[in-house]
Amino acid sequence: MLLRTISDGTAAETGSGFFRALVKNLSIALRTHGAWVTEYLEKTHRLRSLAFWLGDRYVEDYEYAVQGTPCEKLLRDKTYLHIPERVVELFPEDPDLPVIGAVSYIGFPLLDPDNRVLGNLAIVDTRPIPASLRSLSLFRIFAARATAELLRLRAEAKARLREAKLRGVFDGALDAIIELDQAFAVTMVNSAARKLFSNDGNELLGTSFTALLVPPDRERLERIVADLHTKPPGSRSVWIPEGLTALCRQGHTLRTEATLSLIDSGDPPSYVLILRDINERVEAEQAIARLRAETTYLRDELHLLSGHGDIIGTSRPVREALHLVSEVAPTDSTVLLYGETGTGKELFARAIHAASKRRSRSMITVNCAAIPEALMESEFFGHEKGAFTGATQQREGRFSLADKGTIFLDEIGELNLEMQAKLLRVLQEGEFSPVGSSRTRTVDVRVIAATNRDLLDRIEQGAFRRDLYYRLSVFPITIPPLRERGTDIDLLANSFAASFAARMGKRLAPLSSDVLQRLRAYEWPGNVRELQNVIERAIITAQHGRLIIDQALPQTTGAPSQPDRTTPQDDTTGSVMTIAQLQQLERDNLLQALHRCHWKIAGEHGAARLLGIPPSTLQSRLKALRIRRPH
Ligand SMILES: Nc1ncnc2c1ncn2[C@@H]1O[C@H](COP(=O)(O)OP(=O)(O)OP(=O)(O)O)[C@@H](O)[C@H]1O
Repeated sequence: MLLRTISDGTAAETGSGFFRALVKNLSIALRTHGAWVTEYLEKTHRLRSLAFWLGDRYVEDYEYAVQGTPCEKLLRDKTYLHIPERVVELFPEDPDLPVIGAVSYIGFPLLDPDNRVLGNLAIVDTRPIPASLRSLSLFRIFAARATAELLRLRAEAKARLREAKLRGVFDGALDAIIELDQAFAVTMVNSAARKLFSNDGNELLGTSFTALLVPPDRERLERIVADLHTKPPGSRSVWIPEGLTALCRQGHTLRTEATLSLIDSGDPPSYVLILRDINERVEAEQAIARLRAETTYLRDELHLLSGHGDIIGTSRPVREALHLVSEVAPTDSTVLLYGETGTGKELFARAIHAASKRRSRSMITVNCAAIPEALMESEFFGHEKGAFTGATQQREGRFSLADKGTIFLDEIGELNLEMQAKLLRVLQEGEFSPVGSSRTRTVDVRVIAATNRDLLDRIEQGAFRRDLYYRLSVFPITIPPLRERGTDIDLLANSFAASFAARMGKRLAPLSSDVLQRLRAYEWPGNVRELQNVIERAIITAQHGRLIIDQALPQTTGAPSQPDRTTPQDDTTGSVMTIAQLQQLERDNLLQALHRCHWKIAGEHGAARLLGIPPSTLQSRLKALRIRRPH
């Protein structure tokens, strides 16, 4: 009956509830004055009560030194202790026994499986307790039960501590750690994962992780998981070096390096995915590559730019064109510049870029007529390493270089139909794929195109796409030819003369009205560039600060005249060639080099190498001499 009373009284309890019920029921059932269960604190050699029943109530927070008490003997002997009477006399150093009015004592040590003391279970009474087998066996039973509960509590505390430590490591990790169930639903995330997905975590829990990936990576992950299951237990972990691209809020994508592990010790098994954000690293690498390519490009362009000052001209057609420039520049609209060769289309394109909000970024020029067809796509869109023979390095294309800036597509009318289709895609969707890559790249580029051809004519001939034409001619501006600019010729000629003279260190009188008259009378098929060349030649041959304009002006209004090769060059008399003859000689020489190199300009077998000049210099000479590849 006693056993049942105590058992029933404690059955429903665990932890401190159990200990309280135990001491109370034990004390009541055995009709003793008090009962307590304690935990031994080894460091301080004290006992702390887990529950203490005395008289008719609990004593809270009771702790006492072991020394001098009956419990000391109990702990030392590791066996039960029965003091039937006169306990105060036997343990005079125990301060509490007289206070309680104790006469007798029974205690049982609580021992763990290794026989180490965990605490004790004891009763005291104000009357003698005779030896009774019955209460001893009862005691033994409940001491064992108290021991089990104490051990359970300690294991629980240890597990809690370990979990807290793991949580600390889990949440303190810089990498995002995500636990997934068998169906790949998220079951747990650490704070780095919440940060990575800019999510408070609750929304992530239960969602399918594959839905958080870009579609190509979903299938890839499935293959990786299938592969993981074929690995032997103990090495079911894979590093995914090419990473996974996750979809975040607001449609942002996030590139990560990933490690996936299969945890098959649990039932059911689960996965742990560790992700490291490499967006910043990839972006920095791309920025470095872009800046490096931009630097090389700008270095090549530098000398071409040196001649570009402000647009000179006050004539009505120039003012009208400049007015249109000021209107369109601040917008992001595509501009199509029409104008004969050498009218200053590139200069106008630069003026538009310089007055636009993109001016802090580069304007990248592509001369569609000067790039060999085979290299055109790579030049426009870049290529991956190994995309074709000779592609030993990954290379950024002009469109990537122009990202957030402007691209100037000069001589757009010369673009072949295949490239026209690719260009159309960039204009329509803002994206392209580098040669040899399946990934699309997105760019934000403002396009300015220029042509000296009648594009509608080209459309009729089937050489130009109508849809591309309409995409390009959003805002057309016609640059007037020099012959329509009236007195602009005087302004331009004087400005060019002054700058050439300064560059050559010559002193020069202002251009005479006679010279200006002659210049105005000329037809200028090559427009401003030709005027520039004429003035440059005239400055070279200037005598006593005066220009000899007749010698500098081409003899006919077409292509420069053929030099008279029959005239013998008499070295001894020191006879000289005319500038026109010299120019023709240069033309012939360049053409010969180009033929020999199959019109390849740059590179090992290019004409520039053959001529011993940089490719950019050759390009500008070809432009100046109006040499084009025959169709
Ligand atoms: N209004 C101008 N004021 C000053 N210089 C000018 C002007 N127009 C053209 N130039 C100069 O004439 C030269 C030719 O100009 P640019 O290269 O811009 O012409 P283009 O129309 O693009 O030629 P192409 O059709 O051959 O590509 C450049 O050196 C440029 O600086």
